[in-house]
Amino acid sequence: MPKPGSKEIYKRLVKQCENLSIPIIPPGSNDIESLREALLRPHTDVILDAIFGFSFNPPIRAPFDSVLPLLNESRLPIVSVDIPSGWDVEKGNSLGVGLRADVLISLTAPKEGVKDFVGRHFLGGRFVPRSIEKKYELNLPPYSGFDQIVELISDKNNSHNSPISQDK
Ligand SMILES: NC(=O)C1=CN([C@@H]2O[C@H](COP(=O)(O)OP(=O)(O)OC[C@H]3O[C@@H](n4cnc5c(N)ncnc54)[C@H](O)[C@@H]3O)[C@@H](O)[C@H]2O)[C@@H](O)CC1
Repeated sequence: MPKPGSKEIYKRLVKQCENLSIPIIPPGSNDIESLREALLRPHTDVILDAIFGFSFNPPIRAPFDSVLPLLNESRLPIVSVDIPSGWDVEKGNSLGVGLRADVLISLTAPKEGVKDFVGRHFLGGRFVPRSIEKKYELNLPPYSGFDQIVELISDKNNSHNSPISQDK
């Protein structure tokens, strides 16, 4: 938590983390060594990235401009939620400053900017009404049984992997 969120929900989430003994980076630890030590703890298996999402606009401001390279430098697998942090929601990682995600979990529909994402790609958010899906031509894939997540096939010609742009 190099920069604490201002919303009430963050206070409650911090409380939950404390109750569950989940370590938190204290706000203000913004020098590189403190960040490195806090972010890349020994025995870390995977990085779950939900720093920025569809509302992100480049450039990346401090302190996150130091955080993303540290995560990229680690050899740990990165799982990103909705869009890898630092990617432009429409232009993708054209500036090359975004996270190198190994796995992407798109929410509701893949965003325009992840068209060139290479890696395992899942979709979650099985609640889009048919009328909305049709209106915006989302071409969402069928979910199996009661599943809340579906893996998208990376074949770019596959209609299931249809992206959605920010204005939709
Ligand atoms: N909360 C949700 O349910 C969802 C959030 N999503 C996205 O996920 C991200 C995080 O969600 P939160 O609810 O935590 O959003 P918040 O707006 O609470 O937190 C985003 C944080 O990023 C910082 N930030 C934004 N642009 C920046 C930039 N260019 N450089 C440096 N810092 C920047 C803001 O100052 C803020 O501290 C947002 O981009 C949001 O749009 C979506 O992708 C998916 C659904």
